[in-house]
Amino acid sequence: MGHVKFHLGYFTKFGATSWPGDGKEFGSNWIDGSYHKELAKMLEAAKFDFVFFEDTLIVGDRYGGSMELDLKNATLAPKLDPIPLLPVMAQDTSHIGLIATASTTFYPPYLLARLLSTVDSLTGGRAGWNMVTSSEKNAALNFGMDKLLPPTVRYDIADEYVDLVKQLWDSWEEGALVADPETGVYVDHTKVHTVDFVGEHFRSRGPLNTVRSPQGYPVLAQAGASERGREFSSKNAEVVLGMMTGGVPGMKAYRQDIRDRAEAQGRNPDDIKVIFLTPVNILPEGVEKPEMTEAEKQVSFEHNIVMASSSLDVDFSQYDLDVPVPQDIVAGGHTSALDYMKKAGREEGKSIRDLFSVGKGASGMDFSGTAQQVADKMMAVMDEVGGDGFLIEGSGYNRQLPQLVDELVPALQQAGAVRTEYTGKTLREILREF
Ligand SMILES: Cc1cc2nc3c(=O)[nH]c(=O)nc-3n(C[C@H](O)[C@H](O)[C@H](O)COP(=O)(O)O)c2cc1C
Repeated sequence: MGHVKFHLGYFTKFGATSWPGDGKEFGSNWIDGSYHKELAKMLEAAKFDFVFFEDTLIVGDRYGGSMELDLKNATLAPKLDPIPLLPVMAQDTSHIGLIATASTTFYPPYLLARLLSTVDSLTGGRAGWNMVTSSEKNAALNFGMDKLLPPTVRYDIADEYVDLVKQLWDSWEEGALVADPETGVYVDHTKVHTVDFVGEHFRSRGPLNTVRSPQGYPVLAQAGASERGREFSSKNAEVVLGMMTGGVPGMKAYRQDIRDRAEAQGRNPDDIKVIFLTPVNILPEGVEKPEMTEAEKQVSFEHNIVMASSSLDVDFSQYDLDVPVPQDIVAGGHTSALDYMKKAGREEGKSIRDLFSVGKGASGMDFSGTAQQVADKMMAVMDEVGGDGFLIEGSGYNRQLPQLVDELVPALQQAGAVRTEYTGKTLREILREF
């Protein structure tokens, strides 16, 4: 039986992805971009659709009011801006897509539209933008705000923001750049227009002062599972990231919901790819997944509690970490994640430490085993869900790269589940191949 054909992305950050380590491993040399240049070549050779960079704008100190755990483990910081890295990664590659995160809450829309148009030109039409509204209070403080606005308001603003940046990208029609030596005209001024945008939150006259980029717009990506987040992504996004915590039924329902909402907005649901974030753990034949050591559990605990304290806006140091999750914790940030934690405390007696001592990027689905076993599991899940692919958790998993590109991907290719070549040239074309 044939398998559903699906897309592969690689999830990472412009940060220290091989820490903790000995400082000499692949990935240690990241600050000058050399690691990511190599990474792009490796992933392109394996025919990945895209590399995806998450990003945040803070040094985390929400846990106990100290930056120590964040900086010690290189969890949220240090992180360099991924947008200038994309053209660097494009230099020695020709097809792999390059998606970076930027926040609608902090970037002025005109500047971001111009920057992403520039990057789309520099990468030959391979750029993508992960549209986030940001969830950390510290980020607000960095931009002179006392706090973030409520999530639904941030999404309302983001909707208007996306409307504006699209108009700015369209302010240059296709074919405006003529460079005609006969007439002496470089740009046909009748094909460049002001946008005269007047919204509730933004105003911009336009046009952009760039040229129209190869894709016109970068590919738009988004993750956000709340009701308002889904409305936003089904209206605007072409790549929607999902979590696998609900297992196959949850994944299937999430994808169908996004597709239904997109259709209701007059879009072709096949133009949206729902891609699920997952770690993989590829082991030699006959080797069981090793139990985490106490030291590994401690690293995971420190990593996860720094991440969660910032994104949920809770100082977990105020609570007893070793009793069932207290039911009176109040979050400034994502409430659904906190509800999940409280439920695990109530129903399973889990403590905060239990919940945070699991591996980085644990997803609820166990993709571990030999490359062939992992490939079989991934294909079985996709066959059931119906598409559209996996975003393989790369940060902290550099040690898995050789097995990933030399064993797992070939096993998927052999079964006809993932691409063996690129037909399209731009990222949008590549995503729409199937
Ligand atoms: C796979 C994935 C990647 C994400 N990457 C980022 C990121 O790089 N930066 C960021 O600020 N938020 C990121 N987020 C958070 C989302 O943008 C969003 O704020 C969050 O999922 C909560 O959305 P919701 O309230 O609609 O559920 C990511 C979420 C997921 C699931």
